[in-house]
Amino acid sequence: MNMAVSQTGRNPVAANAAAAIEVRHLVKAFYDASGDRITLAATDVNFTVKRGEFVCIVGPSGCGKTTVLRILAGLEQKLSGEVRIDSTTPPAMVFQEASVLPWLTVAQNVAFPLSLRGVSAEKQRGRVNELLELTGLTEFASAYPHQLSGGMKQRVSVARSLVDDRDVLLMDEPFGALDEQTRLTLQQELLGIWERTGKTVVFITHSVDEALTLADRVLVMSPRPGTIVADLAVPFERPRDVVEMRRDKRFWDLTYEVWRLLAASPEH
Ligand SMILES: Nc1ncnc2c1ncn2[C@@H]1O[C@H](COP(=O)(O)OP(=O)(O)OP(=O)(O)O)[C@@H](O)[C@H]1O
Repeated sequence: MNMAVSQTGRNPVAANAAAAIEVRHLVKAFYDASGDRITLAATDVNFTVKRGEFVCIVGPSGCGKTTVLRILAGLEQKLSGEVRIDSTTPPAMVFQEASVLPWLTVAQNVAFPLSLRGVSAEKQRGRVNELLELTGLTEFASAYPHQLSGGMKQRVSVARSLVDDRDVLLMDEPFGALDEQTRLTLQQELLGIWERTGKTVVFITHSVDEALTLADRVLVMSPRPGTIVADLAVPFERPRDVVEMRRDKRFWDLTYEVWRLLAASPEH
C-alpha cells in the first residue's frame, strides 16, 4: 500500500461522539437440528463503538469473537439482546482467509461489490483505481490471485471492503494467517487507510500486541461463553508508528494488563 502518502493525524474521537454500534445484553447459542441447545457461544455481551473509532476485541479461542462479529454483520441471528448499528450502509466484512475470487483479476475482485450493484463500468474503473492506489496494488491490477502473496491477497480483501464506502468495517483476524513482518506492514497500512477514510472499525484478533497497535479501545472477552470483562483505552497518539510505539513503556504495561485479564478470566 502507498506508504509515501502522509498520515494527517486524526483528531481523537470526541468523548460525546455518537455511537455507531451498540450491543446490549447480547446472547447467542447454537442449536442442533433437533433443537437441543449445543453451545452457548456468548452471553450478556455489552459494548458501544463511537463513530470513527477503532475498537479491537481480544479473547481466547472459541470465546465467541467471530460469532459477535457475524451477528453485527447480519450473518448470524442473535438469541436475545439488542444490536444497533447506526449507519446508512450495511457493514463491510473482512475475513481471516483472504476471500478473493480466483477467476477474477485483482481489479475485478476489488470491483466485485460495485458490479453486483450494477454500477457503470466507467464509475467502477475510477473507484477501483482509487482503491488500488490506496492499497498499493496498482501495478497488480491485472494479476490473478494465484500470482499474489498471502499479504497481497489480504490487501485485495481490504480494498474490496472499502470500495463501496460502507461506514462500518468489521475485520475478523484479517492478518492472522500472515507472517510477523507482513502483518506489521499491513497494520501500518491499515492505520494509514483508517486515518484517511474515517471508518468505524471493529477488529478481532488473538494478538494483544496487534490490538494495542491498532485500537483506540481494546475489549477483552472471557472464555466461552464469552462476555466483555474489560474495556481499556489505548492512549497512544495518532498517527502511530507500529515499530516506534514498541519503545514506549506504556505499550508493555498495557500488554501486561491485558494478559493479566486474559489469565484471570476463569473457564466457564
Ligand atoms: N455454526 C455453528 N454451529 C455450532 N457451534 C458454533 C457455530 N459457530 C460457532 N460455534 C461455536 O461457538 C463458539 C464460539 O465460536 P467463535 O468462532 O465465535 O469463537 P472465536 O472466539 O471467534 O474463536 P477463534 O478465536 O478460535 O476463532 C465455539 O465453541 C464454536 O464451536
